[in-house]
Amino acid sequence: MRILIVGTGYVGTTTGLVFCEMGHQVTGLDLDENKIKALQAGKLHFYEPGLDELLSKHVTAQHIEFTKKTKKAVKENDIIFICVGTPQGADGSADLTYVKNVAHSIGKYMNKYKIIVTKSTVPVGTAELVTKWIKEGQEEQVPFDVVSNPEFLREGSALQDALNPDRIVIGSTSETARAIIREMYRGFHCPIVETNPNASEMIKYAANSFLAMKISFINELARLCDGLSININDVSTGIGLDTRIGPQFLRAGMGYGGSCFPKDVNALIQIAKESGQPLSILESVVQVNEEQTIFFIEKIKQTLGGNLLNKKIAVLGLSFKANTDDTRESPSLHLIDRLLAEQVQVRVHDPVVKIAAGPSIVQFQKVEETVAGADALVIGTDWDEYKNLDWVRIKQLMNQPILFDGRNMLDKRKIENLGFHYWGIANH
Ligand SMILES: NC(=O)C1=CN([C@@H]2O[C@H](COP(=O)(O)OP(=O)(O)OC[C@H]3O[C@@H](n4cnc5c(N)ncnc54)[C@H](O)[C@@H]3O)[C@@H](O)[C@H]2O)C=CC1
Ligand SMILES: O=C(O)[C@H]1O[C@H](OP(=O)(O)OP(=O)(O)OC[C@H]2O[C@@H](n3ccc(=O)[nH]c3=O)[C@H](O)[C@@H]2O)[C@H](O)[C@@H](O)[C@@H]1O
Repeated sequence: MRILIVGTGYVGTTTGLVFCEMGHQVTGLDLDENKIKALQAGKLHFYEPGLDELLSKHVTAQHIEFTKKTKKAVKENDIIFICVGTPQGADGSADLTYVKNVAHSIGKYMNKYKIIVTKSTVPVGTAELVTKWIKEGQEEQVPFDVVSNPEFLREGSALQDALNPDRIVIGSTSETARAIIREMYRGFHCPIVETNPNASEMIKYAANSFLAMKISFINELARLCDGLSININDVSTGIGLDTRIGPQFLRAGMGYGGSCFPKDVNALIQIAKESGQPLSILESVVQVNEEQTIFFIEKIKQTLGGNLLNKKIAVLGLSFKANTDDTRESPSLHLIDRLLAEQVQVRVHDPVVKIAAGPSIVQFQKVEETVAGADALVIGTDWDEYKNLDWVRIKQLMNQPILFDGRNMLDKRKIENLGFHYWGIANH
C-alpha cells in the first residue's frame, strides 16, 4: 500500500521516515514550497537529532518522495495520514482549518477506496467531521474509512519515540480499516489500543494534559519547597520511585512550553466547557504554568535589588527545551519578554535557534561573548552543552557572578564553590 503524508512538519516528516524504515513507499505532501524543495534535496528544514541522516538515506534510496501537487498525491496513494497543524484558536479550542482544507481536497481528488488517518492532535468528534468534509469535497461517491491514530513523539527525541512508542492507538468504526492500519504497524513491539475514534482522540488530549499536570504539580510544590528550603529534586526522586507515580515529567523548571502542551491543555479545557463538564484541575494546571515565569522573574528581581532597569542579563537557551529549534511557547522567550518589559539589556545564546536582534536584545555566537559584563546569567533551556561550561572563565567575564538556573540542570554545590551566587527552582 502506498502511503501519503500530508504536512511535512515535525510529525509528518518523522512519521513518513519511520514508515520508510518499516519498508513502505511514502510520499510527503506540503503546500510550503521551501520545505518541499529542502526535503527533495534530502535536507531537513528543522532541527531534530538523527532525522537528517534518515531523510538523506531514504531520499537517496527513493523510498520517499516529496511534492506539493495535492491532486496527484491523493490519487496515487491508498493510505493518507493527515499531519497538518492544529493551532490554538482565539477561544482556546483547536483550529481545524488546515484539517478541513485537507479533507476537502482528499474528497475532491479521491478516485478509489482510501483510508484517511488523522495523526494531528484533534478534538473529540473530528473523525466525524473529517468524514463529513471528505463527502462535501467529493464530486462522485467513492468509499473511504477514517481512522484516528494520534502521535505521541516528543521533539528532540522524535525518531526514537516514533520508532519505539509505548503504545499505538487506533480508533475507527471500521474493522477493515483498523486491521489495515494494525498491519502497517506490524514490527512495532508495543501494545496496540483499538477503540472508537472519539476515545482515541480523547486519549491524546488526556495524555498530554496528564503530563502537563505532573509538571505543574511539581512546579507549584517547588515554590512551597523553595520557601521551606527543601530540595525539590530530592522530592521528585523520592516520589518518582513509587511506581504508581513514576519518575518522568517531575523536573521542576520555568513551566512547560512547546507547540503542544499549552495548546492541547487549553483545547481539552474548551472541550470540557462546551460539554458542560468543566475540568477545573486543568484550569489550575494552566494557571500554575503561567505563574511559574512570574515566580522566576520575581526571584531575579529580589536578588538584583528589586529593580531590573538597565541591568544586563545573559540568557542561555531559547528553544522550549533542549535538542529542538522550536521556540513555540518557549518559557525562555516568555521570560525574555518580561525582562525586556522591565527594560533589561538582554544578551542571548542558543546552539541552534537564531532570533532577530532588537534595541535591547542581542544574540551572540559564543557563550563567553554572551556573558561578558552581565549582571546575571539565566539558564533558559537545558541544552547539554551548558552543563560543562568553563565556569571559572564565565565568572571572570561577568560583571557579578549571579546565576539563575531555570532548569535545575547545574550542580549547585560545584557552582557555589566557584564563588557564584546560585539560585535554581527550589534547588537547595
Ligand atoms: N510537534 C510535535 O512534537 C507533535 C505534534 N503533534 C500534532 O501533530 C500536528 C502537526 O504538528 P507539527 O508537525 O508540529 O506541525 P508543523 O506546523 O510543524 O507542520 C504542519 C505542516 O502542515 C503543512 N500544511 C498545512 N496545510 C496543508 C495542506 N492543506 N496540505 C499540505 N500540507 C499542509 C504546513 O505547511 C506545515 O509544514 C499537530 O496537530 C500537533 O498538535 C502530535 C505529536 C507531537
Ligand atoms: O503532542 C505533542 O506534541 C507532544 O507533546 C509533548 O512533547 P514535546 O512538547 O515535544 O516535549 P516534552 O518533552 O513533553 O516537553 C514539553 C515541555 O515540558 C517541559 N518539561 C518536561 C518534563 C519535565 O519534567 N519538566 C518540564 O518542565 C519541557 O522543558 C518542555 O518545555 C509530549 O511529551 C509528547 O508525548 C507529545 O506527543
